[in-house]
Amino acid sequence: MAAAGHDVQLPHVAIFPFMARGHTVPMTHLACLLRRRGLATVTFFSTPGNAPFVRGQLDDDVAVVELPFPDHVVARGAAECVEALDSLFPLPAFVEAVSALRPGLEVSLAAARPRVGLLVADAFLHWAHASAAALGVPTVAFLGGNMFATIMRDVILRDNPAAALLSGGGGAEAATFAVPEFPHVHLTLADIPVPFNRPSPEGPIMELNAKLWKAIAGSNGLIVNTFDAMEGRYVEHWNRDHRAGPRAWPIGPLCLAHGGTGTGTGAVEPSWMKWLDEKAAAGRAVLYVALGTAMAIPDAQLREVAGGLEAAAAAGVYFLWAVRPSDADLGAGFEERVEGRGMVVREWVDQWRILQHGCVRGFLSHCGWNSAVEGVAAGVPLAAWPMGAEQPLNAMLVVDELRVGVRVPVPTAMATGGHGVVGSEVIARVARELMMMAGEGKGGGGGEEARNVAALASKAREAVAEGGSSWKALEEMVATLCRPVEGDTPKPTK
Ligand SMILES: O=c1ccn([C@@H]2O[C@H](COP(=O)(O)OP(=O)(O)O[C@H]3O[C@H](CO)[C@@H](O)[C@H](O)[C@H]3O)[C@@H](O)[C@H]2O)c(=O)[nH]1
Repeated sequence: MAAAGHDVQLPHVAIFPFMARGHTVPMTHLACLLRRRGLATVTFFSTPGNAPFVRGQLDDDVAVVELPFPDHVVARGAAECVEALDSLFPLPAFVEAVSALRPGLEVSLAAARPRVGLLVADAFLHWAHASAAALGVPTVAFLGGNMFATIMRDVILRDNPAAALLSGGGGAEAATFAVPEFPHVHLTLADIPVPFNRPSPEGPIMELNAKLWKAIAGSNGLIVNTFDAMEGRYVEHWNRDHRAGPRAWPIGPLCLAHGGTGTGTGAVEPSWMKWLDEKAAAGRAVLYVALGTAMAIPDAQLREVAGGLEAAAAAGVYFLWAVRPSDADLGAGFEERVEGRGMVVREWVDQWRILQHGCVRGFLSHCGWNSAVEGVAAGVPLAAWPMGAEQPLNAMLVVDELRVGVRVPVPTAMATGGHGVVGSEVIARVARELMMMAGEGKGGGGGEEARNVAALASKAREAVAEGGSSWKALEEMVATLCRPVEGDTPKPTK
């Protein structure tokens, strides 16, 4: 492996994302940021199957090294990214299957010239941290989530609020548990990710969780895609009082690495961009709808979303919906009926670019952490509709603490992992209320959440600008953790 052939005096940072879009996208932003700021030479690892996507996200001066799966794994037809799985239940097995890349990573790291001074590896690739450590390469872990949810996860493991809540008998679903260190935070069973919301959580997800945290604890740092004005108190708490992992480095929002221009802007404008331009020219405000890349949403729920958006459109709301999966059945004639008011896109879009479009004023989101950060960084208030994982905690941060969004009311049984759907009338109401609250522009007009998100977006830009908190954190992280290039003697390898 040879890094892009210039800047040999710079430290060499290698980046290895987990094969899920929500993990890969921010890592590609980090790679571009390190290059654009001249902080490092960067090599980005990818499987061949994910490489075209990765190359489309990266600047040309980031070297991409492909690590193919060994033949026996290919023969088993292994998926190459989380989005290819039917649901998140096989996630632990997928994570283990990906460890077949380990020998390839080790060969590549050992042969790298200049030597790799720092490996930024996703915590899901827990074995990559051990491989790098064995080669004397420091590592920094990337988890994809925020500091708030990370701390809450620790509190939940330590204090087992589920046991306390369920021992109370009736009404446990709605009862709250105050977090000792942060008394303003009240958790309910619905806020606690499955299976942590069970009194004795166990099974493959818990085993995976233990492996991830062992890797993080053994690494030299933890990158968090956040910034001081958003989560400063939680980062401070982690770095001062927590012993569950190494120092956290808040270096976000990483989407701002592209300086507000978006990624992958090709010569031909995509249809959704033209549509947004038309709406802007007509003075319309648009609601952007995207409910995540990793979780399968049942067709019945997607049809309720369609019904809700259709009703909202009839009441004057314009919307752009990036639908997953691409072949989702939204009900006969839906797209024709909303034509002109609503656009449905079934391909990969440049979400960051969409959110920055002047006419996009509201975001109905599952509150995956990247989406939440991107919404904030673009100054777009959110309607938070968590679907699983740590998303309920993200929604708490966005709605209750930062007050930059409103909540989609979800039946408690559904929020705690049970069945049920959010009805179209609820979606229509939230969509209308969000767009009314969003007001006329991104400049800070409209309701409280719209004003708050405009103010926070401006602090996000300050954080990544020269001398800002995230700007300094990234520089300090590289200087502190990265082995310098000079005097670099490679260790002998087998
Ligand atoms: O058509 C699309 C769809 C998505 N994106 C981008 O893909 C990323 C998606 O990330 P995120 O919003 O976090 O959603 P998920 O991929 O669904 O999130 C998974 O990963 C997150 C980060 O770990 C967790 O917070 C979530 O709970 C988990 O489901 C974002 O950068 C989006 O901008 C696009 O650019 N175009």
